[in-house]
Amino acid sequence: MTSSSDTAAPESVQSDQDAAAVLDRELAAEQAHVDKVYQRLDVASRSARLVAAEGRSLYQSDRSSYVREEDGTGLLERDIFAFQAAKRLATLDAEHEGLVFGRLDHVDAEARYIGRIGVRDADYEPLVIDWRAPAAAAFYRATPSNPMNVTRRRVLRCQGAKVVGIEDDLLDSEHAPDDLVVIGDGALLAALSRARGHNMRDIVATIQAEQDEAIRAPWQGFTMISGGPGTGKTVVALHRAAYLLYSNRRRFESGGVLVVGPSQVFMNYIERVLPSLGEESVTLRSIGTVPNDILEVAGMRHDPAELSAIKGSLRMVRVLRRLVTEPPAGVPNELRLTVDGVVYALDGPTLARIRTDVLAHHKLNQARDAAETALLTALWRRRPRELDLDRPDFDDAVTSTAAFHNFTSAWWPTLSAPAALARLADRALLGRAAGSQLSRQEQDLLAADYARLTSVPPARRDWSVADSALLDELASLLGPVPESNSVEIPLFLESGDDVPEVFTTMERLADRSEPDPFATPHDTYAHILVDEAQDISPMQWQMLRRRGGSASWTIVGDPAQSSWPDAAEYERAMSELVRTAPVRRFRMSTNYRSPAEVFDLAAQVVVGTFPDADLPTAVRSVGYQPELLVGDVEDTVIKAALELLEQVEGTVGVIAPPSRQQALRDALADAKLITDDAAADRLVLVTPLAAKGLEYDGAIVVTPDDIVAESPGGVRVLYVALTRPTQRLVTVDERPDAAWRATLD
Ligand SMILES: Nc1ncnc2c1ncn2[C@@H]1O[C@H](COP(=O)(O)OP(=O)(O)OP(=O)(O)O)[C@@H](O)[C@H]1O
Repeated sequence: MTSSSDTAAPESVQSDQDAAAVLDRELAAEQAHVDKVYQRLDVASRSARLVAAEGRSLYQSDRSSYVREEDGTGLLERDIFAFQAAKRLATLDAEHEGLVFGRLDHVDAEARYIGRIGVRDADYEPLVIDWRAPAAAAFYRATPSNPMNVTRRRVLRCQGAKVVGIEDDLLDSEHAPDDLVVIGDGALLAALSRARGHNMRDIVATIQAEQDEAIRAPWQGFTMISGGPGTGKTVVALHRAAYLLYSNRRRFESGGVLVVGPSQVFMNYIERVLPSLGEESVTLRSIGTVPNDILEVAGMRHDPAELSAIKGSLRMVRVLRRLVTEPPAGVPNELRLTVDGVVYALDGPTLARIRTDVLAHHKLNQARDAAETALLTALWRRRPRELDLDRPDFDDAVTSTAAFHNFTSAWWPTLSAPAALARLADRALLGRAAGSQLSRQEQDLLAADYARLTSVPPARRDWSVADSALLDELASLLGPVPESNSVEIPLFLESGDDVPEVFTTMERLADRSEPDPFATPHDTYAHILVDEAQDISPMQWQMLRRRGGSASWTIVGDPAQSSWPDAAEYERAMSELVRTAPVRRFRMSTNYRSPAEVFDLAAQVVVGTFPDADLPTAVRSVGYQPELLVGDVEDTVIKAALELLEQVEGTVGVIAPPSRQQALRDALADAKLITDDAAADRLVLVTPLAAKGLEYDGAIVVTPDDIVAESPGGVRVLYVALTRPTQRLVTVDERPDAAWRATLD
């Protein structure tokens, strides 16, 4: 769709009074159609309930109180269509704007309505076409130069079931009937100028042509969506998820679609978009919580730059592989037991060899049986010639001794991923696991970090976002902890002397759960959609890859907004992931978020350091420039915040470097600008990393030089901060000669 400035002029110009009357008439006509749609849905859902009540038991799904598809089989085929629509309507939140949002008038005078879901009347004629259907494509793609048989595109603004506004684009004046009415200044600009709240909105009524192409791209292989800040990459990706479910429901609903974003705050921000499009079956995860399908820990906190770089590097794979082969601290280094009066012993080097052999073929948590068998074989080789037992009887005799049982429990304990990672607090052990992979300084940093982390009990350990990818790697190396065998690193009880039998072999085996060696512990998905992909570390890509072995992918990012010092690492990680799969690329070129005045300033900052940054065009001018304030930081921020809250209708974001957070939090709380109920506050205080992907009507960017200095991505992270406002930008410096200002004209 184009903004009204791109469209041909309306045929007739009316007086203000006439225009008001015409608008009323058009609103009434559209209302009549919308009423018809809701009536039809009402009838369909009532008849569906009746059929279900008559014959079948009613299945209440987790998500809605509507009957399941299969319960609708008694309906006539044409009713099923409407019934499905009614069922999907139930997932649409009442808060979301209308079910019907568009209308196309064609050259042959046919009118088609476009909506969030498709609805047919009792004669199977379409009352509303699903926005994702091929027949709706012209709604997004037609332009005055290529009108695609459409004379007028109309966007309906509804509140619930009530039509409250109309915006038209005249696309083909030559073929339009003389009496065709054209109303409004264009839906896109109206949508962009509206105040922002705490949640992202869908853009289904105003998707633009280049966005539509990315949304409807084929599902196979890799779809790469790039573009500068505010170009709609996130919102396009979410609409794409809805499109894939619509166009290939069987594949993607059963296979699963995973959407991954940078932080939990971001996931909360976008979580309403898919339900507003009638889709609820997509899994949303922040990158730190991806391993939640197998681990209970969730990484929320960001490590300092240097640590994230180490933890995110693929060198950690080797370190972790060696770590899991290191015997746990305190394991016995000799097995000694007596069978039939004969003493058997395995020494330290033999035990170490057995451990290495077993781990070469098995995951630690699934190798207890293999380890026992290897021990039995080694003991069997030491039997005296005159022993009068065959192998099964010998094994039974050995495994029935308490010495053997106690030894194997202590020597081969199961190990959870968090317990394994915590072992890196041991500097000497870390040194052995790291070998030449990490420098001494890197080893010191890591060991100190894990020593601090493990100084609190396991349940209170505050794992970082980067740790969660390491934990995931470890979980995959170790295998799932068998449930009935989950005691970790027990104290060593005894080594050597035989004691009276306390366990029989049968009792022991009965106590052992058998993990399925072929089961994949991770959830897997048919499609994985990754947002802010420029920030995904190589270790995190490994973690995602495990969940998408045979998935297709949509990858969304902008290298100019990277948090990493080395943007090339993103490209390398990408080519490693993609390998030979088909790739299609889409570039979004228009910045819908930032006013032109704000983006002009942000662009000067980024190109000063990164001349190749992909700069979009900002479409909207607000008529006022960003304010660059100088003064005492807290006082100036409070003053600016009070003013902004007056000036804008929606949210205000204070984006400050980590070192300024505490002082600002206290000052803003004293001024009652932030409270304990953050969801109710219009103002939020965030770090630049936490602001990734979010937007505010007004933004105050605090001490930009500190933002650059404190972030591994430097100027690129400042660029992220400067491109968050939809209306007004204010910056606050302590001194007028702040270094970042030197890059401005
Ligand atoms: N076609 C559209 N119609 C209306 N609003 C749009 C459209 N495209 C994008 N927007 C709005 O522009 C803003 C920016 O979109 P989005 O957050 O998806 O951009 P982004 O490219 O992911 O940005 P960033 O890279 O900075 O995170 C959002 O408010 C979004 O709703």
